[in-house]
Amino acid sequence: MNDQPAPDLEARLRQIGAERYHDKHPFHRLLHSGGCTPDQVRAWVINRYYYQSRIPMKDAAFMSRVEDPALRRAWRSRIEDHDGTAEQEGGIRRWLRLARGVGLDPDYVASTQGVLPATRFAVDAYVRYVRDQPLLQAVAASLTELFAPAIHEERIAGLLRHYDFANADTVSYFRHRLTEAPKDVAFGLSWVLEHATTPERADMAVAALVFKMDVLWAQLDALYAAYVTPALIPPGAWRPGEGMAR
Ligand SMILES: O=C(O)c1cc(C(=O)O)c2c(n1)C(=O)C(=O)c1cc(C(=O)O)[nH]c1-2
Repeated sequence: MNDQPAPDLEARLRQIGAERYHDKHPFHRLLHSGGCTPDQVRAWVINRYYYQSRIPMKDAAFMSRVEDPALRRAWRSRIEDHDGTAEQEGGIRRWLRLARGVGLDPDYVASTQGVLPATRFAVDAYVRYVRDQPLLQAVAASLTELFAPAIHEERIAGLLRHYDFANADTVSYFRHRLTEAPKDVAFGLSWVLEHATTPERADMAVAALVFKMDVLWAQLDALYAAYVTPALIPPGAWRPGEGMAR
């Protein structure tokens, strides 16, 4: 191939994170600084579970389109990280331990009943995007994870400092992501830089990352509107008191 990667693409991708990553969202600021009520934390755990639960489905959708065995091999640990293996618990189980820790019934959370409609729309849009768009965009959309270790560090510290439910067990999901995400994103970033070989393809990668930033931001807008600004909980979505552990 004679085309060269756009030299400034990595800097452009990082700039998008600096401007748009969801660490800047008011809901996360509230959560990490101890400002959430127990019910607001529960609403976050319920809605974020929906994102969690769809990540391995989107990775399976991605892999179903990949013809290169080497790329599939590099990608498949993402599914195991969430679903676990015969020997090892995965992220979904860890998230449900967090659910139990905040007083929710894990079966209720896993049912995804009570998830906000806008959470579903945003997350489902991500799964569809990865299923339908060119592979370059599908990989570039995962690069929000470039910025995830910093937010996971901030969250672990903030939760442990401010909330009684937080302990090594309930924050273990995030501790595992500190090692899982950097390995995934190092691969994803180098793949995107290698394959964004024209200015047009670089623009496609940038657009994919912006799309994914919007997917993350929209989920928090939905949470904020329903559970922080009071009384905007849509019909059928979780209401405080429902789905609690016995
Ligand atoms: O807590 C977070 O802020 C956060 C953000 C992201 C992200 O940036 O997309 C992911 C995760 N966590 C995460 O835990 C995770 O497994 C994950 C997978 C992906 C992806 O797009 O494939 N993003 C993220």
